[in-house]
Amino acid sequence: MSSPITRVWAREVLDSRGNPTVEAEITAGKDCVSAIAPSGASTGSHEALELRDGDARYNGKGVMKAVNNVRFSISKVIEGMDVQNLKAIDNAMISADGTPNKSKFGANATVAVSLAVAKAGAISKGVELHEYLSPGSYILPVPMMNILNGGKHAGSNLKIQEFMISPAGAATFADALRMGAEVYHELKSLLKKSYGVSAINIGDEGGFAPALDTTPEAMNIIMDAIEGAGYAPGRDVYMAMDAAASEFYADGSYTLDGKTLNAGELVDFYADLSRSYPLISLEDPVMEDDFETMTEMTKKLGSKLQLVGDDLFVTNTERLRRGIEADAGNALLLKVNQIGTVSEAIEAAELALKSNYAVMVSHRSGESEDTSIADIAVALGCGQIKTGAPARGERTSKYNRLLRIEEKLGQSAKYAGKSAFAALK
Ligand SMILES: C=C(OP(=O)(O)O)C(=O)O
Ligand SMILES: [Mg+2]
Repeated sequence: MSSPITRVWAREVLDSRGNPTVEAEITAGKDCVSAIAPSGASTGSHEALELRDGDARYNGKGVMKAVNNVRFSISKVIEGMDVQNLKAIDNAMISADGTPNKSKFGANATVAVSLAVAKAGAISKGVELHEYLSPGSYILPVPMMNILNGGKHAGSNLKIQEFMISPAGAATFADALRMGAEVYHELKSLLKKSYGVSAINIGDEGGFAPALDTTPEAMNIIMDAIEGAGYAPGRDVYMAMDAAASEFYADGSYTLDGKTLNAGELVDFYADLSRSYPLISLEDPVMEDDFETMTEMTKKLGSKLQLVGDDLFVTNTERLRRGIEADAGNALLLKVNQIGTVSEAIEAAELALKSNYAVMVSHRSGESEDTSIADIAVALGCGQIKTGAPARGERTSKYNRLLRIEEKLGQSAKYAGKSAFAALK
């Protein structure tokens, strides 16, 4: 039974960094459903545009223009459409925007609306969001938990942005989350013991942000934390990184750990790390436009290391297709707000999966209580999600949502575990 959208509204709310963001609200039938746009800090330059006001409010970070675009422009386009027809609604927004990067409405406007429409469609059908997005078999993803923050998400000299743990050896999602939390607490006490109380200050994604200087220092203490919590690195718990390398790249070279490296030397640096640590996944190892080095690196390391394109692919099928044709990387990071609608993000995921690329669904460093990405990861069955540390509400909201989904699925719940990385040797 069709259920027309009767009202589209939006407001400015705060994200986890205290910056304003867009909350959209969709009314269809008796239900009124909202969703909140996330926001990145180390954004790729090819992402869809996040519209900010540039005036004095919130130091120029206001989003009232995007909010008003939802209230007075997008509403005119989609009111009256069937809330269960997500693709048609997304397409209507895309064509009314008419720009290649959503710069008319703002991707923060379109993504909030698209997520709210998806949720409202599920509610109008009386099903959960993951069931609504996919009728298939549901897989609980391996949580890639960012427990030590560097780069733009912290204030230290550490250039690598995210040091993650991946409890792929767990039997269930609930076990994986508990194991991750145990390692997180062990890391907290080790950091405090080794570097003092300031080392347990936290970064944007809830991981610790100690004043460490080098990558191996961070990796070593995480290894100690995994073992200290009683787990075997490389069997129970693996390591993963997001280098976000565009952030330490300038004029043809990369500056990290007190060294200046060219692209080839940087690849050697990563190869050494992957020999010394149980590293399973590495995101944005090189700057966002260097498809060539990504191809070489995939040839060299891609059989044992998942190489993920975030700023490289920006959840954009055109850039992903270019990567697939060049064998650049072997995994897509999926961020719905990078492209601006749920339908386009799902299209990117489908292209990746059918091309034997893995998919990791991802939060942004600026987040909210919105849990949509947990359901999207389960619906895609891609087996991986990164949504920060196992601490802080805007991150645990997603992990806790996954706990509830797993419990509700009962016997039919499947945890991806090591099969998420089955393509690796
Ligand atoms: C989550 C990330 O950070 P941001 O949201 O700042 O881009 C990332 O780079 O993967
Ligand atoms: Mg990234």
